Amino acid sequence: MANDILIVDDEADIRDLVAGILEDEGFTTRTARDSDSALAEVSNRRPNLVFLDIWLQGSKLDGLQLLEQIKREHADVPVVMISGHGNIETAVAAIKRGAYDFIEKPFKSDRLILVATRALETSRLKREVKELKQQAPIASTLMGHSACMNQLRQTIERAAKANSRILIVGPSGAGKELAARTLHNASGRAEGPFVVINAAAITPERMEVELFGVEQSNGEQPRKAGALEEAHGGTLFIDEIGDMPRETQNKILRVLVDQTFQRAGGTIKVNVDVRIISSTARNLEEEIAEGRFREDLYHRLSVVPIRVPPLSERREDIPELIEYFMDQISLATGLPKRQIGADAMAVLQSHVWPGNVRQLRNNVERVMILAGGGPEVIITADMLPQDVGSMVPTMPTGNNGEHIMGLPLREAREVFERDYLIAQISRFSGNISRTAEFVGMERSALHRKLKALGVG
Ligand SMILES: Nc1ncnc2c1ncn2[C@@H]1O[C@H](COP(=O)(O)OP(=O)(O)OP(=O)(O)O)[C@@H](O)[C@H]1O
Repeated sequence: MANDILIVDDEADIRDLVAGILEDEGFTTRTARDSDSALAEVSNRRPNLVFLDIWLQGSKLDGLQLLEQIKREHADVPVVMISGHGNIETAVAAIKRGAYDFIEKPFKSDRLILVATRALETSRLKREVKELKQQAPIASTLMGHSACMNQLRQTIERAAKANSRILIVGPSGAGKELAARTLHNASGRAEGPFVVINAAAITPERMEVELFGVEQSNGEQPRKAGALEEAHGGTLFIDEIGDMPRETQNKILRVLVDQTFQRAGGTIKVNVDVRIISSTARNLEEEIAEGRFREDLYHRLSVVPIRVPPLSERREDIPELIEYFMDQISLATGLPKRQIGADAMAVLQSHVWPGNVRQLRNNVERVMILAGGGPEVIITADMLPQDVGSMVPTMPTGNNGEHIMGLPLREAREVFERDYLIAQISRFSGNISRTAEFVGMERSALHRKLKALGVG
């Protein structure tokens, strides 16, 4: 994505010269001759970098005043001052007020390009650090090598290159946001921002302000840049899009049609280049049928639909995920890693995990905190949190809800065998050969047993 540079100078020659040099280097440029037109350009779309003449003659605000105004609204946009010979002191004053650097007229093109490249790089790094801090608790690698995860990774890889809008569906905690980040990182926008907005966590009243920002009463500057503006050149991830109020759905549809929008209370059109990835745990077709979600918006958002399967459809990923979370948690907290015994692993792989990967991670953390000792400790099934163990049929009930202890031995054994084998088969994703190997039976004997028990 080409970086967008605004050049503000009252001298047309300088504007053209700077723009020409930078465009030859592949940057996109815009120019302004005075403070009014510069502020109009900034509010049309936030630039990545501003070159600003210190004098700016014949303008309402001089360079320093304009610098302050830009910094007030967009503290993170780097500004490089263009100073004439002999006003170095003013240039230094500008740096104290937040300018990134200055170049002195007459300048060589090499110096101009170097300053621009460095300013943009610094600003990119600052943004990355900010994003990393925000995502600190979120893992950045999509783990798991089950067939469905391999396929998901392949779909992400292909969809990433295609710049099209993506709708990610899947249950809560399954990894939809992580999939979206992976997609962004694999796309041509990886250098740009990844901005997250959660439609379920924001009140309908705040939604528009968060998405579109707010304009000042003079209509020139955003009082607050919205998520769409912040995501310019990158990706906007709208989590839980199914919870977006109808009113905002209408407005976001307009953004998707012409990539422009108006800030709350605003009059001017803001132009952005943003890829939208949205996600939902809801069934949007049902929401549409109930009249809660716009069908046309659904089709626009879901150019490429991606499904993140629940953890219960990829139980074979569980050992790898556990190992990964142990490493991560150990690194973050200093807690020692532990070994997971075969019985505990069987329980963990058989559990239903309604909260999916997030719940698994929380449980791994809980076990690491509660288990005493060091890395030599082996976690057994009875050391697992109660709610994990209790959903596994270690003490099963009969089909009609009767406890196993209320049955004669032969029936109790049958109930136990059936529940035990169903749990093992589900743990190995229905693979009979692997189940047979684990439970210590011949494949054909297992088949016969299952038939006899009425499991099929
Ligand atoms: N395949 C995976 N590999 C490693 N970590 C994962 C994986 N999937 C999910 N996680 C981790 O699980 C947690 C939940 O994932 P994420 O927030 O992406 O889920 P989500 O589907 O967006 O959830 P919600 O719908 O509740 O917003 C995060 O900490 C994430 O890093």
